This record gives sequence, structure tokens and C-alpha cells, in this order.
Amino acid sequence: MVKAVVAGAAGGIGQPLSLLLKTCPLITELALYDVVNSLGVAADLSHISTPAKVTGYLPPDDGGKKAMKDADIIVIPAGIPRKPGMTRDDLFNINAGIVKGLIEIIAEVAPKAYILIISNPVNSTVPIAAEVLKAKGVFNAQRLFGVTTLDIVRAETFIAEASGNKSVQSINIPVIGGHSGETIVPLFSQAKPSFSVDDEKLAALVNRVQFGGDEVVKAKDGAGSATLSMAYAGFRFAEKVLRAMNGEKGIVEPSFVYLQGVPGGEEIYKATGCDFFSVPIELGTNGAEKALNPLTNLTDKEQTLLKACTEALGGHIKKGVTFANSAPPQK
Ligand SMILES: NC(=O)C1=CN([C@@H]2O[C@H](COP(=O)(O)OP(=O)(O)OC[C@H]3O[C@@H](n4cnc5c(N)ncnc54)[C@H](O)[C@@H]3O)[C@@H](O)[C@H]2O)C=CC1
Ligand SMILES: O=C([O-])CC(=O)C(=O)O
Repeated sequence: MVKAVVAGAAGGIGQPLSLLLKTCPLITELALYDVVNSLGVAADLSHISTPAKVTGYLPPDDGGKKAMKDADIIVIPAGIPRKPGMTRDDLFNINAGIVKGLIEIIAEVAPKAYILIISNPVNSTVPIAAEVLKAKGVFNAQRLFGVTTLDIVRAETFIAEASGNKSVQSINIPVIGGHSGETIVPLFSQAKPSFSVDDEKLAALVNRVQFGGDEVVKAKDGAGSATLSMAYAGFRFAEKVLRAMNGEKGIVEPSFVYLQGVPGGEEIYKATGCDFFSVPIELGTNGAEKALNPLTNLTDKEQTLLKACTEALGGHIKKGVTFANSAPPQK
């Protein structure tokens, strides 16, 4: 029996993500929570002929607690998205409180759940979640993930386009660091299969992965940010976590984790000075079982990107930690 929850299920990401989760045979119960419209989304999805039993919850009558009670995996795309001209950090003032409130509920009713955070700014919302869980005495770093899969999905797509590789799904590329602008570090030198483009094209590819989110925000012109590609990416990561929980071996995907709480993370922490960092993670029945060190054999250009990443990321992490420890409990 596997209970999955989507918090923010009626939103632009939440709806297609819930649809994809409804198609996953590994899930037996799918609880959809939102502050609006979740009952309608649940009724709609409940007619699909797949095993997961779908239920919807709104805040009244402790709906959040009921939705998340005893969940095995909770995916969080709750919060406002960007409009043109905004940075992800501009979302902090609203989304920090939303994530804090949801994690407070999870700490109480589902302390063992795997938590996958999509809400931006991921570089700060994941540290907020960790601090709240620590304060409640239920933090398990191996079960808290910032979802950075969309950066990997973009890198795979853009390499396939640039190199003319027709089998995009065979491409593997680590993207490390954080999830905003210069904190996103694609390691094209470690792409499999390897590929080569001239320096100018490589710089353009790096820039496109780092600022791919802006491309969508601009095209949507005030109607939000990436939702469909994010739902795909969120499902891809959630499904890998579920398959690993189910005993499948050898599953690796980068994710933004608390390095010092994941085996193998300590040496990456020492090298970067960042408590939280996205690196390839080996997933298993205990969640993040091993952080794989991608920092050996970086090219000079990648070293420069890494330096810019760690300089900015440290501040984002600190902002989240400070907020978590100073804001009052959310309602
Ligand atoms: N990690 C990543 O790679 C990506 C992250 N995002 C982020 O995901 C978040 C959601 O984006 P969209 O779905 O486009 O936004 P949206 O506005 O369409 O949906 C957000 C949903 O969250 C709900 N919500 C707000 N407060 C809530 C609470 N306390 N509890 C439960 N639900 C609540 C809203 O009612 C809404 O239905 C944004 O912060 C966005 O920046 C977006 C794309 C990629
Ligand atoms: O750009 C945004 O605000 C949404 C996001 O995180 C992405 O698309 O990578």
C-alpha cells in the first residue's frame, strides 16, 4: 500500500502531476490537497481506470492533516509562480510561509514521509523544510528532496537538439548545485554519450539550461511559469523514488539534498561549503542512500561555474534557515 499526496494539486503543475501520479501502478491511494478546487480535480481523476484511489481535501475541518496523514510520499508544488521580470527569490515572501505551514502539518501527521519540494525558491524552501523538521525532531535528510529534475530534463533536450542525437532518452547528464540562474551547473563534460560542440555553442547551452525557466515565463507572458514540463519532471523523480522504495536497485537521479545527512555527502559539503546541494543521488529503500561526488574531473569552465554557484547558493540557504527559525508557526 502506497499513499501519495500532492499539496498544491489544483495548480498549473499540481493538476498534470496528479494525472501522471494517477497513472502510476505503484500508488494505491492518491490524496489531493489544495486551498481551492481540489475536490473537483479529485472527482475528475477518480474516474480514470487505474488502481489509485483518489480523494480531495480543502483546508476546513483539518483537511490538510487528513490529506497528509500517514502518507508515504508527498509532492509539494504549492505556491505562487513567477511573472516576467521576477526572480525565483521574489517568490520567497509568499512561498516560504506556505512551505513552512505544509511541513509543520507533515511533521505532525506523516513524519516518515518522503517529501519532494517543487515550490520555489527551491534553494531556500528545502532548507526551510529541513529546519522545521529538525525543530520537531523528525528530520531525516535521506527523505527530503528538492526537485531539480527539470534542469536535467532541459539539459538532455537541449543537448539532443544541439548534437543531432535522435535518441534523447538515452542521454544522461548531471546538473548540480541549486535551482536558479547561476546556481544551476550543468556538467556537459560528463554527458553520456559524450558530445562535442565549440566553446561558443557550449556557453550558449549552459546559459540556456541556467535560464530555461525564464524562457517559459517570458513565453507565457504573465500567465505563470513552466507547469507541464515540470509535471513531467516531478513525476519522473517521484516515480524513481517509488521504484527505489519498491526495492529496485541502481536508480540514480540528481536532487537537492542536505549533504551532511546523506552518506557520501560530507566530502561534497567540504568541497562546496554548501549544506544543501543538488548532486546525483543513489535511491534505495531508505531514500537517498548515497550522494555521488560529481566534482572530480571538472573542466576549468565548470570550476568557474561552480564557484559562481556556491557564492550565490550559500546566501539562499541562509535566508531559508533564518526564516524557518524566526517566523511563528503558520496557520
Ligand atoms: N522546482 C522546479 O523546477 C519548478 C518549480 N516551480 C514552482 O512551483 C510552484 C507552483 O507553480 P504553479 O503550479 O505554476 O503555480 P499555480 O499558482 O498554478 O499553483 C499553485 C497551487 O498552490 C496552491 N496553494 C497555495 N497555497 C497553498 C497551501 N498553503 N496549501 C496547498 N496548496 C496551496 C494554489 O491554490 C494553487 O492551486 C511555484 O512556486 C513555481 O515557482 C515551477 C516550475 C519548476
Ligand atoms: O522559472 C520558474 O520560475 C519556474 C522554474 O523553476 C523553472 O521553470 O525552472
